[in-house]
Amino acid sequence: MRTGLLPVARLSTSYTAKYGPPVALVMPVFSRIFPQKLKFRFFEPPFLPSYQVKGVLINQVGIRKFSVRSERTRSGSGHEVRVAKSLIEDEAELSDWVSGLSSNSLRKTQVYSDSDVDGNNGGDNGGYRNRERGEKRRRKDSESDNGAFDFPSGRGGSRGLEKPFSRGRGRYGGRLEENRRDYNGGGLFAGRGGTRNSSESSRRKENIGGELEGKNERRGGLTSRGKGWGSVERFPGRQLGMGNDERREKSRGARGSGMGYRKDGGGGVGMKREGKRVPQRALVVTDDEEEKGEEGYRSFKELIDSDDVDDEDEDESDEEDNTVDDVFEKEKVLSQPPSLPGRSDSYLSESRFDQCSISPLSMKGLKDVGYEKMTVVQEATLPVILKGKDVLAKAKTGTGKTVAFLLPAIEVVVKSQPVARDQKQTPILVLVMCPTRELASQAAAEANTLLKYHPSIGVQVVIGGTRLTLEQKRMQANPCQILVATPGRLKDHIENTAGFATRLMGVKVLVLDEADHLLDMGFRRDIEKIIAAVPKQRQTLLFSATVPQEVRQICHIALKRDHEFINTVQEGSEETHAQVRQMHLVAPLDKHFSLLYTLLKEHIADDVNYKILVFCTTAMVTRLVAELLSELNLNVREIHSRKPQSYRTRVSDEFRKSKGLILVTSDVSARGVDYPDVTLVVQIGLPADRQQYIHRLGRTGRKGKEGQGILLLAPWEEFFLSTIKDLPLTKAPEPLVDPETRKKVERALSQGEMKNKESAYQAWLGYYNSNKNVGRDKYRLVELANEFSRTMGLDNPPAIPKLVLGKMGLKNIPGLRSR
Ligand SMILES: Nc1ncnc2c1ncn2[C@@H]1O[C@H](COP(=O)(O)OP(=O)(O)OP(=O)(O)O)[C@@H](O)[C@H]1O
Repeated sequence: MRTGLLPVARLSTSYTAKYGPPVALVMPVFSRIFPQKLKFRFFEPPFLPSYQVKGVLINQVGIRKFSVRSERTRSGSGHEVRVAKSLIEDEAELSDWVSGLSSNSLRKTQVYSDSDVDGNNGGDNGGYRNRERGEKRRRKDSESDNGAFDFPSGRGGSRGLEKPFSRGRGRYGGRLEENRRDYNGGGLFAGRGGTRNSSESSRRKENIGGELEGKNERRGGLTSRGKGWGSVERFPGRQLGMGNDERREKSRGARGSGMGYRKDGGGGVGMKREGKRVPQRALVVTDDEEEKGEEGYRSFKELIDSDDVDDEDEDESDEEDNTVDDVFEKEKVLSQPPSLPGRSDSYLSESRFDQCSISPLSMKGLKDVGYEKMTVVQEATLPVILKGKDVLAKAKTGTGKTVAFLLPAIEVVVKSQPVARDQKQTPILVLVMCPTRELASQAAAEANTLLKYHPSIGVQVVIGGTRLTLEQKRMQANPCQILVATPGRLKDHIENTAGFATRLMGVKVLVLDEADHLLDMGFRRDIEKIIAAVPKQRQTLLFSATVPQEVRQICHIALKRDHEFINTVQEGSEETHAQVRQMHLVAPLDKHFSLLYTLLKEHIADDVNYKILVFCTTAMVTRLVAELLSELNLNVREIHSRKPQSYRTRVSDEFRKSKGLILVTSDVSARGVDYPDVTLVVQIGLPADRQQYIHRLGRTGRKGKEGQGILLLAPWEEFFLSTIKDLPLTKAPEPLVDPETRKKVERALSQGEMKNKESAYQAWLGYYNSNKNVGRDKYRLVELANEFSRTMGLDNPPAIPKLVLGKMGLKNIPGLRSR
């Protein structure tokens, strides 16, 4: 029996009584409070998603879409006026920038046509690079979590050291809760093993970090509380045997970070595919020397100078957002599908790719990688995107968003007229923007996989951490119609690569992966400029697992007015996966290292196939923790922005393929990275915000698999829990740490390098200083920092450069030592 349900269209009397008038009646309220016109429309989905209940297949259609129109002339609330003003300013800046492009390009033509400039190590970029260094620093930080002092990246937002972190319901704000019972309890993870497949794919994204980049954070708590407008249920289907291992291996086999992919020959390094060596489209271009230069100690001033943010605007907008949320809340009318925890196929829909109008060669590629059924987000978005609509899509982590935007984008290229073979004339038809290098490389690898039978379509990646000139040469040598890029590097190419701006004028599809992050303050200006450099007549696709209200408000800078918002996160359900067990553990700071060690040991003992990610607040703290765990003889790797890109790529590849390994990481791994079969995600210390918590946690439980997450906080960090209180976290029993273990950890700490401890201390101070809750009371902040210093085994806190202290607003605060 198949039953089609159209919950949206069938507003019952009881619904009306409970939630108020239906959409049409709510709309006037809506448009008054929301700075964009919102238009709902019900539509008939091309497929009826279905799930089974006791053998009965039930179809459900629950996708509601609405359009958002930007309203240029707004008046009324102060907020609306402010938004309008900011747009005008941005547009003025944009047009200045665009008009400067042609002359820049001309200038570059002369510079870059000469291959000799390669050796200049960045100097070849001429004055521009130097002039723009500050800005690029900021950007790079966002992309790569760089910095000597790790500041919270927030989700990219940067600038503004004092920017609050989580604005949330600081129910516990600042409360110091001391003296939890010592190491009682036990066995946090006992018995939760579960088998995990070794297959899976890849792809990634990152986050951002920004050590010392004070980013404006994400104001997490106020937004997206799991209320979608429209939703698509999850419809468990049969498990697909995908044989992904091999595919992953090949698609990620390119160790390279700086990859460019080329279908039609070219490329020096081969990629393994289906057991055979196939011509690789990617030419790996990494430049350790350049990386080393970049990873060098950056002055605090340089970082701060490049991080000026307009924070004020953001505070106000949240209030309005909440109001809007309340209204929308009344619109959700989906019935709950049965929850089937542990079902590894629950992310798949019952619809198959061949039900869409996909080209035969793309279908062949899909078949090769074992994709037959669409995931829920693919099912919901593909038909709409194939029709040419702009789409803002929200879907949980690890549910196939990359293919959801790549596949229809490839179809656009397939349908486009063949272009001249001359590379310089080859227009870029699809531009995919990713916030991090890893993510860009992962997306390109996925595209490469899908393009297996489209030899005339090329993909390239342009990312930071590689020489611009090498990328230029590669692009010259290998035509590509699909370009995957990080914002900073793309902007470099627009301004410094001859003919590049012209090629961008061919863009038909623009994708912002991790859209909320890219539209956040840390990236927004670059993104606006990039948007100005591609044609207005284009299709734009925004994807993310989190779409906070502020993103909805500003998404019109990228999307057409009649775009569709497709939210596959079921109304009323969490934004995280039910099959991922989430816990929090609040314990005094001086116990954290011992607790971490004990937790890891327990998990390792429990699951021989363990694969653990440990997220730390900053790059330097990441280094410290990795050093400690390594000293304790755990099998550990580290990854953060202070490592060269080539190293990051190597470690990332290793972790992807491994089992029995712990990866200690900063937020460079927080978003999008598709490591298969991660068994546990540990987050130590405050996540930058709610979104970051969700994305980090999303590294486990991908593709319907089980996973575990634990958030380890100090008592004074407990306020963060209020920003995620709608998520199903439970209090973890504090594991028993015996005195021997404690001593062992202390001994290992004492072996740690002093300079690492100094850097970690400084980074720690910078990170928490930029948190509104913790950094507000500077005296208390310093007390806590010194507590952290003691946990590293230091009797005296390390001295900090006066300049840095000044920039942090910490001059003359008792307890600090300066130099
Ligand atoms: N139709 C499909 N069938 C089976 N596997 C798929 C399908 N589509 C994508 N996948 C795989 O699912 C995994 C997760 O996909 P992807 O990384 O795109 O998730 P995501 O939603 O973008 O996650 P995140 O929000 O963390 O970025 C990948 O290994 C991908 O290859």
